[in-house]
Amino acid sequence: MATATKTVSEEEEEVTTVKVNGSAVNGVPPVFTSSRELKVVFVLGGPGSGKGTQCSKIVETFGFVHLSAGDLLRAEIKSGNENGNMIQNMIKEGKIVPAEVTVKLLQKAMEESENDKFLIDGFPRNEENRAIFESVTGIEPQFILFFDCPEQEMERRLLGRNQGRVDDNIETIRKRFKVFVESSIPVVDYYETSGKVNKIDATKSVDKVFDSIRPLFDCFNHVSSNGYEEELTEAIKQHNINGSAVAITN
Ligand SMILES: Nc1ncnc2c1ncn2[C@@H]1O[C@H](COP(=O)(O)OP(=O)(O)OP(=O)(O)O)[C@@H](O)[C@H]1O
Ligand SMILES: O=c1ccn([C@@H]2O[C@H](COP(=O)(O)O)[C@@H](O)[C@H]2O)c(=O)[nH]1
Repeated sequence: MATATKTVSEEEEEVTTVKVNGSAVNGVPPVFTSSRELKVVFVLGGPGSGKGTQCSKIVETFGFVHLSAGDLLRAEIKSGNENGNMIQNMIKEGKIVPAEVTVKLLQKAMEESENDKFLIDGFPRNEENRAIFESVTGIEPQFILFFDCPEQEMERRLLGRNQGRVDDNIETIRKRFKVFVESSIPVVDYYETSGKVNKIDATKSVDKVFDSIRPLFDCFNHVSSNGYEEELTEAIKQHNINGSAVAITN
């Protein structure tokens, strides 16, 4: 009689050869147990630029799952996990937590979700984050949303946020700005070379910012006969023609 039990070699094969989006990195298959075609958008921008606020609106309108790397790390502290103290200290200092920790949390959240569309907010924070995420998951982002906002405005927003965060004080905020310019902007520059960055003027009102983002996500809801990829490429082209071609200034 046939049984549902897998042999060890079958299980090994499943874990090591099932690939997200079908790509091996440097000849090493991604270690990811999902065979779904996952669509990921990275949401980047300085601290307080409004990433989380807009992610909530995108979730409501376009059915994405919002994965905030910062929220996952804060949940890890609360869970009493052995890494909790290390993470807490890094966040207090505005430093970037080692990539393996954050990538593992993101990977677990994606695997546990039944959705296939994810907004990854506040990640990758540096080149190490980017490289390890890509090699572990095999996922290339559909595009990058980059929230452009002057430090003065971000500082004003963070000091008014009132969520009791240990890093929303002026001393840590200044450190977070420095880390953002030195480590996170290079990631945006990297994706700019492949035309994946969509710069958003984040100084406008919440609704106006959302209006400028909306066309980039429409293709995920209604796929034309050309297919969603062509529709997305056209939306990105239009976004850039409308005056938002990326020119990152520090
Ligand atoms: N367009 C906007 N205009 C004015 N205030 C805003 C705007 N967008 C967000 N805010 C406010 O600014 C604060 C920071 O916003 P939010 O938490 O979305 O930023 P974030 O980029 O996710 O920050 P962090 O990276 O620190 O998590 C919040 O209090 C939010 O209500
Ligand atoms: O990928 C990440 C994301 C976040 N961190 C740390 O968390 C804080 C807060 O992040 P928010 O995105 O503002 O919620 C950040 O300053 C880092 O210390 C991280 O290390 N890696």
